[in-house]
Amino acid sequence: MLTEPFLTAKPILEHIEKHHHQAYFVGGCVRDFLLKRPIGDIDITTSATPDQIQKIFPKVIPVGIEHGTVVVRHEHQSYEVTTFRVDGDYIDKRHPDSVTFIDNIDKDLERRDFTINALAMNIKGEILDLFNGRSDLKAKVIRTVGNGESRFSEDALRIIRALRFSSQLGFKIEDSTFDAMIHVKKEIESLAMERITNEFTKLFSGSYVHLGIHYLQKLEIHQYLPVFREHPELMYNLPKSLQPLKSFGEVIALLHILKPEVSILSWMSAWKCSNKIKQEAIQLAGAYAYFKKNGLDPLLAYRLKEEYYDGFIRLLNSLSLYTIQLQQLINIQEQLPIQKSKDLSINGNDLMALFPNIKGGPWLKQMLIMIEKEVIFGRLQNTEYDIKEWIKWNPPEIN
Ligand SMILES: Nc1ccn([C@@H]2O[C@H](COP(=O)(O)OP(=O)(O)OP(=O)(O)O)[C@@H](O)[C@H]2O)c(=O)n1
Ligand SMILES: [Mg+2]
Repeated sequence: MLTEPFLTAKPILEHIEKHHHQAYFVGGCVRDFLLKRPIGDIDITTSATPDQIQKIFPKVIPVGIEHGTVVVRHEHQSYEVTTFRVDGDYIDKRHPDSVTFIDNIDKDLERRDFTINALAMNIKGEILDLFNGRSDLKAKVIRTVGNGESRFSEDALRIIRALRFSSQLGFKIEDSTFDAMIHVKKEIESLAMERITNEFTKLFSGSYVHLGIHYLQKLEIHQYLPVFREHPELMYNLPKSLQPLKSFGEVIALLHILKPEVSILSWMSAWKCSNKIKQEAIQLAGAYAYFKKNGLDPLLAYRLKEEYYDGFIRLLNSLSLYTIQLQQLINIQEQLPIQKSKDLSINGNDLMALFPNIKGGPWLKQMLIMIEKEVIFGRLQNTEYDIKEWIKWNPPEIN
């Protein structure tokens, strides 16, 4: 019997079958379903070619049509539908050189990375398990489908995927699989950095991050990764109290705190991170520096964006220096007299009007920051009158 979210996706399989093609749920969604873990994306594998899928569904996005993948939109959700295929040589180790579509699912499952990911489920909820994926799920083992060296040579990212699955699932990596990872690890160098960053994000966020890190250290791949290449100790001296870090911004903030010589910007460019990750890392590292000097105070709660509160706590706990609770931060934040600088009862124009003889300049901003700070600490009431009085005694230092 199917349950959600497979039920919502079921009509897609039905529709494909109605047109006399085979279709299955496949990969991570089946694995996670059997593990009773939250299910992420639902992937579908089919004997229908991308052309045929495009003909039978009204809304299809040809995202990776050359690899046989299209996205079918259904009930406002996206489903990756990939044609059964075997891969040719991965010439540049990033993209399969050639892809051959086939109409037999067995060979499609055989090309996949790990036994636990080579599981398929049909419309009736029956599991197709050709490589003992279920027994490996039970034994909590990550094992390649067939020859490890071949699987990892086809796509070296799978080496890092093995680490991240061990971190997410708490599974050990089977010995000959790990040996194969060691043999092929040099190929990591030729991978697109974005793909590595993506897997590392998941590696650091897994519930069993210590297991993932244990394998990462044992594998010794620092020389194939930017920044770690120059600073291997960063990889081998990660704090014992490391917690699962839910975003890569937290990871970079941590690494930067551990090794301030490497700037956040260097991490960002070497690891090809988005601007969002950059902003987050900068905020978190800034908040940490402030916290170390001043402790938990209203200005910290004010300056740190609320969306980063959780990450900040995880970062502090990972550094094991302090244990503060999220609630403490929230309590302070709720008591703040203002939430943002726009809430101040005075603005730059008001200041200019108070000092008509002084030209605009950096003093305006400095003054506003000082006023803001006084208000945040409750030393100054946020009323126009009080602020103007305060200014009289603290005029801008301009000669
Ligand atoms: N380098 C890769 C990437 C993916 N796959 C196959 O494609 C499936 C889907 O890939 P992906 O969504 O990247 O991984 P999931 O296993 O689904 O994990 P997640 O839960 O993170 O999506 C995998 O299960 C696996 O069967 C593979 O064989 N080799
Ligand atoms: Mg997936």
